[in-house]
Amino acid sequence: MRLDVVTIFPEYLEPLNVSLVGKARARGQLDVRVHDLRSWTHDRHNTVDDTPYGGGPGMVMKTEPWGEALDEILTDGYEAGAHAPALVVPTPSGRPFTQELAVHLSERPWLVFTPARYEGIDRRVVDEYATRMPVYEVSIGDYVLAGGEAAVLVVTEAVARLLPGVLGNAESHRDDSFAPGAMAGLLEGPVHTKPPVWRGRGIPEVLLSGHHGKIARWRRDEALRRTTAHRPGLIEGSDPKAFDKKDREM
Ligand SMILES: Nc1ncccc1[N+](=O)[O-]
Repeated sequence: MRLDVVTIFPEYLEPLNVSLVGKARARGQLDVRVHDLRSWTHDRHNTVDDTPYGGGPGMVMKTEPWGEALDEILTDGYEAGAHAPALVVPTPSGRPFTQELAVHLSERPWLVFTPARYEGIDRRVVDEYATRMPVYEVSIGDYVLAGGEAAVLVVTEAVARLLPGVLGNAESHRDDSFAPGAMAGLLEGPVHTKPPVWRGRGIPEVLLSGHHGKIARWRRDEALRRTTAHRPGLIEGSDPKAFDKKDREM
């Protein structure tokens, strides 16, 4: 998988050189390219933003630098058909980023991230590229960050760990919270490891029973209990709409 990130803070993406993503890059499983948007500005101040039409606070990122950057990145020969790119636009006004969407994105050969600073990117940039490829406008949460770079780190990690061979034990993401399948839509229950007693606290008996059926049932009950306590909406189905493959254009 290839990931391109266009940003005015390339150094913010340094964490993509370490840990899980860093190792996947070193192994050649991920081809991550971080680009400085200001490379596509031509004025003395490397201007990337301007005041919003219609007035209002803050600044809006301008179309031209994004257009030049994306045109250059998307036509560098990698797009040999088999590598259809998709745009991932982190924004608080996007569709909630969920595990289903992470799974869907992990199946794509090429993601181009456009994290924005300020009040966001001129709408015409998304409109322009939505005519050529799937555009996923995603939100990592109902709060406002200073820019989308932290969201790129979040989405990249959630996607990279699903790539074959990236996680040591392929099974380990089967039981993740939200993982499709038996635990779909449920939060993970509590976990324990040695020592068997710690500050007078022991381990739930069932976990020491060796009875796999009982253990699986206990784990599911605990997941249901935790989900009911923390995210009742997931049980009633009123929580973020699960990503549906047909919703390509978002
Ligand atoms: N929440 C956000 N705030 C700013 C930029 C992007 C964001 N997001 O969720 O992707």
